[in-house]
Amino acid sequence: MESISMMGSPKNLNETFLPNVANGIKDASKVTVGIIGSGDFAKSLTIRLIRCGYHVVVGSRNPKLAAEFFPHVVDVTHHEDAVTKTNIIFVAIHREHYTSLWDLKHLLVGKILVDVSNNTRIDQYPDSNAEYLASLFPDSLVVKGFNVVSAWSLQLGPKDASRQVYICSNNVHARHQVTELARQLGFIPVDLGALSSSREIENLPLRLFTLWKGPVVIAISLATFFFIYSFIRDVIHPYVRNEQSDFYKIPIEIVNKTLPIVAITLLSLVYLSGLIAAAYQLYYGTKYRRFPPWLDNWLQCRKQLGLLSFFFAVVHVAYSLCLPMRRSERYLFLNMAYQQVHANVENSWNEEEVWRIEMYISFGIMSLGLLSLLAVTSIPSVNSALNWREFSFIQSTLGYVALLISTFHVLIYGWKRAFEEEYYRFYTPPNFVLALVLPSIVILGKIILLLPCVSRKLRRIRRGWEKSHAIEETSGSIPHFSPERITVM
Ligand SMILES: NC(=O)C1=CN([C@@H]2O[C@H](COP(=O)(O)OP(=O)(O)OC[C@H]3O[C@@H](n4cnc5c(N)ncnc54)[C@H](OP(=O)(O)O)[C@@H]3O)[C@@H](O)[C@H]2O)C=CC1
Ligand SMILES: [Fe+3]
Repeated sequence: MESISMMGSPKNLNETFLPNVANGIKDASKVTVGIIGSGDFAKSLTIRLIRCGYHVVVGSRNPKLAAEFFPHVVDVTHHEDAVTKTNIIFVAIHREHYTSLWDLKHLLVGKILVDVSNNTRIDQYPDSNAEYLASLFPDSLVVKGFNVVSAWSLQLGPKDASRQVYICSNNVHARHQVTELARQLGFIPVDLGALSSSREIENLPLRLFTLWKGPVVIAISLATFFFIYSFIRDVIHPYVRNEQSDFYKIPIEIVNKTLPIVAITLLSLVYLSGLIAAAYQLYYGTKYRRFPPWLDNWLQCRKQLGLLSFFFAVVHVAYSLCLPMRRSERYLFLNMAYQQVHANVENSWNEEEVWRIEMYISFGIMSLGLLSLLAVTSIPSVNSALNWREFSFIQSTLGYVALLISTFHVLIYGWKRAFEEEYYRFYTPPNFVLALVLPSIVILGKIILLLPCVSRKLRRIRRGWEKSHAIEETSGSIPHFSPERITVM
C-alpha cells in the first residue's frame, strides 16, 4: 500500500479514540484523526487538527497528487490504509460519492464516521446525507457535525469566525467523542441529540435570513406606501392646486416623514402580535391550542421587526439633525425674518410652540434611548447574560414604555393640527394621524389586558390551570409554544 508520509499505525485501535474530557487535551498528540477526501474542507480541517496537536491521516483516491497540498507531517494515503489507522474518520466528500466507499465497509465496522456534508438546496433529498451514510454503513457510528463551519472559518481559527458546531448521532459514545473533539478544536459544540436532527443541521447553512424576509418585505412596503402618500400630499397637491413647486422636499423632507411612521408602525407590530396571541388564548380559554401559522410566524419574527424599527428610528434621527443644514431651511428662515421685520414684529416668541418642540425632542430622544436598549439586549451574547425576568422586563415592559413615549412624540408633533382642516388634503389625514393608528390600538389593547379581571384570567390560562379544559380542546396534541413566547417582545 502506497503511503506518502507514513506515521505508523497505532498498535491498538482504541488509542485513536479521543481522550475523555477528564483526560483533557494533553492526549491530543497521541490521537490520529482520519479524513476521507482531499478537497478544500479536508485541507482546512487538517490544518486546524495539526495546530491543536492531532495526527492526521488523509485518505485520497490519488495520494501522490493530493500530498502536495498538505503539510509534510500529514499522512496522505489510500482510503483503505487511512481507515485502518484511525477510529474517527471525517467523510469530507460529497454525498454523491459515498457509494465509492462501499468497498471499505468491512474496515469501517464500529468506527466513527463524521458526516460534514452540505447540500445545495433545502431538503434536497428525502433523507439527510448523514442518514444516507448511516444506511450505507449500518455497522459504523455515524455522527453529523462541522457542516456549519466553512473551510475558510476552519482555517481562520477560533478567534475570528463562527464557533458553534451542531452535532447529532444515534450513538451517545460517538456523539460525545465528536463533541469533545469540536471543543478541543476551539468550537462550541451544540448537542442536538439523535441523527434525525441531521436534516435540520444540514438545512442550517442554506438558510438565508429566513426570519428577516417577512419583516423586510413589510418594512419596504410600508416605506413605499408612506413615501408615495407624503409625496402626493406634500408635493403633488400644492403643485396641482397652487402651482407651488415643492419638489425640493423629496430627498429629505418626504423621506424624513416616511421614516418615523415606518419605525413606529413596525414597533407597534412587534407588540400587536403578542396582544393577538393573548386575545386568542383568552377566547379559547387555554394555552394548549396551536396558534394559526400566520400568527406563529409573526410571533417568531418580533425581534427582526423590532430591530428594523430601531433602524428606521436611527435614520430618522440622523435626517432630523441634518434638517437645519439645508439651504432651503436657510432661505425659509431669512424670508420669515424679513417678513417679520416688514410687519414690525420685534419678538416672535411663542410659548406654546416652544414647549411643544422642547417636549417633542425630549420624547424623541427618550424613545430612541429605549429602542437602543431593546436592540442591544436582543444581541445573543447580551441576552444570555440576562435571566428570564430581566429579559422580559426589558423587552416587554420597557418596550411598551418605548412605544408609549414614541406615541407622545408623534402626538406632540401633531398637536392641534390633527383637527385643523387645512391639513386634510383630498380629505386624506396628515402622516402623523396615520402614524398614531396602530400604536393607539396596541396601547389600548395592553390597557385592556392589564384590567384586573382580564389579567387574572390570562395568568390562570398561562399557568396551565385550565389544563382539563385544554386536554379536551386539543384531544392530546402537544403544545408547541410556551406562555413566555407571548409576553416578550
Ligand atoms: N468547502 C467548504 O467550505 C465546506 C464543505 N463541506 C462539505 O465537505 C465535503 C467536501 O467539500 P469540499 O472539500 O469543499 O469539496 P471538494 O470538491 O473540494 O473536495 C471533495 C473531495 O472529494 C473527493 N472526491 C471527488 N470525487 C470523488 C469520487 N468520485 N469518489 C470519491 N471521492 C471523491 C476528492 O478527493 P480525492 O481526489 O483526494 O479522493 C475531493 O478532493 C462536502 O460534502 C461539502 O458539502 C461542509 C462545510 C463547508
Ligand atoms: Fe420624530
